[in-house]
Amino acid sequence: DFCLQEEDTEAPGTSSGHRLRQVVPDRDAWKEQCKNLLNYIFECEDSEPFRQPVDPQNYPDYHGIIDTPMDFGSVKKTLGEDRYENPIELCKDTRLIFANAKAYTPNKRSKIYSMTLRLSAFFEEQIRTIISEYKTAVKSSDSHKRAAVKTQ
Ligand SMILES: O=C(NCC(F)(F)F)N1CCN(C(=O)c2ccc(Cl)o2)CC1
Repeated sequence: DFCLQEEDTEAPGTSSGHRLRQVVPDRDAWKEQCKNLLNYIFECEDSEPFRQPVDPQNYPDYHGIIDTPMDFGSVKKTLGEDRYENPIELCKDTRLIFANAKAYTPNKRSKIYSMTLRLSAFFEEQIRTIISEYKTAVKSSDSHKRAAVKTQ
């Protein structure tokens, strides 16, 4: 026969301890999102000169001009080895790829440099959402932590 159990009359998650799983933003989602973005960039022809480090044999003056070389292969490897804590760090390294090309190029109409302009426009469009969602998730998980502490 139908009868109200005592916990049915209370708010969910009060007596039996379980709470309905609320949708909380996932603070680790950025990793897969950045992996996918990097894979897409690797498919772009514009990334060809930036998929692996510059060989000093081909550009002997490169490492005299550029203090911190960076390339998408290194970014991908760092991500895969869990050496980025967040997407902001990955964004910093990627922007270094573009800044290095701008610093090294003999002029702003060089073919290689012009490739970074399209690539960086696309990257900035995509990373904006990834970083924004990450920051929201961190805020949300912090508030969940604060709430959890209060109930103890
Ligand atoms: O040698 C490489 N990449 C290594 C690869 F060849 F294996 F891909 N680069 C050539 C020099 N680079 C420039 O940013 C640039 C701007 C203007 C001119 Cl010119 O060069 C970086 C890319």
